[in-house]
Amino acid sequence: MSQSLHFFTPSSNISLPKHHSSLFTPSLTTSNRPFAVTTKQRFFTIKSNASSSSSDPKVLTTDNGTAEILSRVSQTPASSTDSSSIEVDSVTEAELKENGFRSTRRTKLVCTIGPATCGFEQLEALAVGGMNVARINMCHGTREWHRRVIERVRRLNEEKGFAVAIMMDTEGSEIHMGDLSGPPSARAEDGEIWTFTVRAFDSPRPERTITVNYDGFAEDVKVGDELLVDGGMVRFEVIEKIGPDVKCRCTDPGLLLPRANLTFWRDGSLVRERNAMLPTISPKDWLDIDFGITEGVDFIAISFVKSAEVINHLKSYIAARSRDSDIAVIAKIESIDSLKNLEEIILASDGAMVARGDLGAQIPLEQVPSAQQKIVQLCRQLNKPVIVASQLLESMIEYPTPTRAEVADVSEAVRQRADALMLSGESAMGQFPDKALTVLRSVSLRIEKWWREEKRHEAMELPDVGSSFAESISEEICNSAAKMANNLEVDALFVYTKTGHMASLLSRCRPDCPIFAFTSTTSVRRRLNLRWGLIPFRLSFSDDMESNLNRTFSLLKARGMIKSGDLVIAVSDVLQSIQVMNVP
Ligand SMILES: Nc1ncnc2c1ncn2[C@@H]1O[C@H](COP(=O)(O)OP(=O)(O)O)[C@@H](O)[C@H]1O
Ligand SMILES: C=C(OP(=O)(O)O)C(=O)O
Ligand SMILES: [K+]
Ligand SMILES: [Mg+2]
Repeated sequence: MSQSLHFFTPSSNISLPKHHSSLFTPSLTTSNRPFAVTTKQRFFTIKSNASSSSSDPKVLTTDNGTAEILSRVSQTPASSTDSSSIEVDSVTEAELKENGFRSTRRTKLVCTIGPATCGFEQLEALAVGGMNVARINMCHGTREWHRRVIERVRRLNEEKGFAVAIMMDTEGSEIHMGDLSGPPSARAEDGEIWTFTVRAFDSPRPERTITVNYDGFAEDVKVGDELLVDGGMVRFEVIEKIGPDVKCRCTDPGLLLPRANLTFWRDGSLVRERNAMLPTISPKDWLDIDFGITEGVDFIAISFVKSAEVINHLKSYIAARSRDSDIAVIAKIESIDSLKNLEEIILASDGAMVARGDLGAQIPLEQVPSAQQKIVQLCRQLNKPVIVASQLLESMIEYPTPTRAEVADVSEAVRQRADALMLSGESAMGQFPDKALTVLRSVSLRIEKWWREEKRHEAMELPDVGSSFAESISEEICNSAAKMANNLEVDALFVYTKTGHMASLLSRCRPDCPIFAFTSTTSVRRRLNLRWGLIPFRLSFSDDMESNLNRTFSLLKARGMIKSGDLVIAVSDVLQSIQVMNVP
């Protein structure tokens, strides 16, 4: 049984919604022969027998010496991928099979990769643990190191059937300390005198000397200024300036970590002066961005965004250089200026990050929670994905169990329906990266379930974000479909989407059921990884929704991911339609 609503665009013949009770016929079309799994174990691609001639398995040897059979699909770019196959990441598939639709996690997880997690097996453990996006922070590590991490993530995806996206995060022009020559960290004690200097050292530097990356530093600070390391984890008072050297007395002791951020305060206010004149994207950042474009990363996160202008500039730069111009630009909200120009920045970007680490160094800490809530809400209204980042599970850098307060913080971000949560030091250099990821995963699942059980749908006003009539129709379709899905308690929403836009509109509604997003390109699929509640599949589909649905049902049933009788609502940006049906 199926019922469908169609909305025809563009301008001509806007007709009232029609009911087609027979659009969907449960019988399989001739193209849907019985299916055979042509790949082994972890790589989950299914093809119909009809096309088996083009899918001779290829044997590859992996790191640990086990032979895995990969279909040619995994070796070829999306455009030439066999049209009769469907791809979904192996973790989601296992989760769906084991626990059904309701149990899938809606909140996405981003892990910063660092020395603790850069090996192939460590990356695999994170992928198995639910990492949706791997972040590399260009503040740290060498070009070669970044390249190797990207290569390993790509290899994991190909060989093991994951769909982990890659986010590159720029260093930005902020002032920070240099590397500590030798030790991984240094402790500053109360009353000690330390020298902050813009001099470069060839030979070992004198004791208690810290290099600073910003040439204007010694000129800009004044005697009496307060110097905050990492937003106040350690504090100093400037007592004397001698040429390039700034002598400071430690007033709040603590651990100095390499490349820690520095801010200075005068009479209780953040000094921004020349620092504020530095470009958001530094010359080094542009080189990193070129590297990211060449490597085909999925997201570029821009540190210390001040206005929409820089985002627009970067987006046209990417569009001119990248083949499909499909790298999403994420604005990091971590400065006073970014809060001032919040709406224009979010509108210009493809997503935002609540970068609480630096944000908490620029505004009073007690203002961070309300800023977070505001950013998360605004992103949802404007249909941009949002990541809540920094110190979610900070104590797990050292300890295997989080504090109760950290669990409450994670819960709050999940309750706010942020698209994604991010681990920084916990996964980059902590002692328990997998455990930290497990905490994010289990807290997300529990809070999401609790929220659904309590039926606490907060009625968020979702403004029209489209600029054309056709886009408004898509929005209305998605809003209605999501509402119907909640009211009818359907098992899943299906969306067929070329650019991912229609899928994002469904995600924006934060419906009770999971959203299966079918898209024909691998890069769109990877980018949808950051969106709340979306399960992205790669599938070639046609303009004929009836055959798309038939084929999807067959493919998913053959994999045990849906079963006869499941109630599904399907929408598509091909036909601008809503269909309600039971899986035949
Ligand atoms: N590529 C890397 N190489 C070495 N250490 C790293 C790397 N990435 C992250 N780290 C470590 O993890 C910590 C937390 O990461 P992150 O929050 O991304 O950076 P930051 O502390 O500079 O804002 C860093 O301070 C650094 O010690
Ligand atoms: C995520 C952040 O940025 P970074 O780790 O690059 O400083 C932050 O400041 O919270
Ligand atoms: K950064
Ligand atoms: Mg930051």
